[in-house]
Amino acid sequence: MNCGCEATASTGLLDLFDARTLMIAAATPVAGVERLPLEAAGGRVLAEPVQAQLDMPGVDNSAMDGYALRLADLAATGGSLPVVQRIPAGAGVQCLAEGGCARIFTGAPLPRGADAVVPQERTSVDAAGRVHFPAEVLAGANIRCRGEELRAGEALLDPGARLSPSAVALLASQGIASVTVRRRLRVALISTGDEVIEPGQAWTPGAVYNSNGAMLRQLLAAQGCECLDLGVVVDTPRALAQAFLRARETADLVLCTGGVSVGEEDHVRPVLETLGGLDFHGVAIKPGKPFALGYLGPSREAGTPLIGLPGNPVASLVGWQLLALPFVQGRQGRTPTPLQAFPVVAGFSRRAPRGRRELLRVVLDWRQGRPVARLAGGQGSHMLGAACQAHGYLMIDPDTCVEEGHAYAYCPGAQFLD
Ligand SMILES: Nc1nc2c(c(=O)[nH]1)N[C@H]1C(S)=C(S)[C@@H](COP(=O)(O)OP(=O)(O)OC[C@H]3O[C@@H](n4cnc5c(N)ncnc54)[C@H](O)[C@@H]3O)O[C@H]1N2
Ligand code: MOO
Repeated sequence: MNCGCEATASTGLLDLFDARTLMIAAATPVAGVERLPLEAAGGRVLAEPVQAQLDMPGVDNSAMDGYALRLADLAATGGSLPVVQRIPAGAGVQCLAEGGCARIFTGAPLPRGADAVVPQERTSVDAAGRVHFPAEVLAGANIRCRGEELRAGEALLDPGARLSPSAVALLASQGIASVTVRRRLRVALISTGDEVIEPGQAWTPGAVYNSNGAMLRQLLAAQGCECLDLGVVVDTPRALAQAFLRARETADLVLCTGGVSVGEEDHVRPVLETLGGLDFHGVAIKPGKPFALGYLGPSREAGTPLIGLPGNPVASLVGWQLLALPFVQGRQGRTPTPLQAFPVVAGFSRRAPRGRRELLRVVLDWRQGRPVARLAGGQGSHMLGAACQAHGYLMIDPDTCVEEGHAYAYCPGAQFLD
C-alpha cells in the first residue's frame, strides 16, 4: 500500500500513528443492512441518518416539584398566592387561573400563562393554604422549554454511530421502535502454534493454553462481531494455507495470532504473500511489534483482509486495541474513534526500549488530588496479569526514558471496549 508513510530508517518498523492511519484507510465498510427492533440493535452500527420525530421536550414543563406562577400576579399580591390547580406529570396542558399558583411536579406540563416555577423548598405554606415565595423569582426559572434540546426534523444520530445504551435511550425517547443497522461483521479467528492447546485439554511441559483465542472471542463479541473460530492450526505453511483459504470463504476479515514474527516457524507472512499480499509488517511499539496487515485473494479490493497479531498475549491485546480495532470499526461502517490520551505523571522511572513506542501497563493512584501512574506489574509481553490489573497505558515515545514526576500520555483502557 503506497501511503506516503515510511518505516523508521533505523528499525524498519512503521510508526504507530502511521500504522493506525493505514488501518483506517484500508477498512472499507461491508455492504448489507438489516432492520431491527430498537433493543435488538443495541451495540450495532447505524446505517441510516435518524431525525428527531418530536420536539424535545415536547411541551414546556417543570424541572422541579414546586409551584408554577405568573410573575405579574406575584408582584400584584406582594409575594404570596393561593393554590388553584394541581398538575401532576402526565396531565394535559392547562391554563393557569389568574391570581393563583399551580402545585406542579417535575416533568408536568407548564400551565399556559405561567412564567416561572419555584421549588417547594424555597416556599412556605401558611395556615390559610397560601404559598409564600422568595423575594426574587426570575422569569423562566425551572422551566424546560419545548424544543430546547431538539426540534422535530433535526439530526438525531448520524450513520456510523454505534448504538450505545445512551443512543438506544435517545431513540427510545423519540418513540422510535426500529432502526436500520449494518449487518454484523464476520471475523474468522485462527490461533497458530504447535504448542497451543485449548483450556480443558491436559497440560504437558511446553504446552501453552490458548489465551489469545479466549481473549479475542470476547473482544470480537464486545464489538458486535460474529466470530467464526477455526481453532488452533499447527505451524506448517500447508496447514496455515488451508486455514486461510477456509477462512476466506465466509469471512469479512481473517484475524490470526502467533507465527507473525521472523523465525522459520513463523509462517503467517510467507503464506500471506503466497495467497494474497502484504500491506505492512512490523510496527514500532512494545509490545505488539510483529503486527501484519494484508489480504487473501487476487487483489486488495477483491480479497479478504487479514490481520496477523503477535502470539505473545499482551502483544496480541495491544495490537488489537491500537490497530485491529480501528480497522474492525471501519469495516463495520463505524466512524473511527481517535485515540484518547491525556497527560498523567509517572510515579516511577524506567529505561526506554530502543526505537519503539512503549505501552506500559499502569494503574492510576490518586496522590494529593491528582492521578499518578504506577506499573501494574511485570511488563513482559507474555505477562497477562499486569494487563489485567491495568487501568490503561502510559505511552512513552521511542527512545525516551521515563522520569518519575514527569507527565506522559496516558491512554485509558476503557476506550477500547467502546
Ligand atoms: N528474532 C526475533 N524474534 C522475535 C522477534 C523479533 O523481532 N526477532 N519479535 C519478538 C516479539 S516482539 C514478539 S511479540 C514475538 C511474537 O512472535 P509471533 O507472533 O511469531 O508469535 P509466536 O512465536 O508464535 O509466539 C510467541 C509467544 O506467544 C505464545 N502464544 C502463541 N500463540 C498463543 C495463544 N494463542 N495463546 C497464548 N499464547 C500464545 C507462544 O507460545 C510464544 O510464547 O516474537 C518475538 N521473537
Ligand atoms: O512486540 Mo513483542 O510484544 O515486544 O514482545
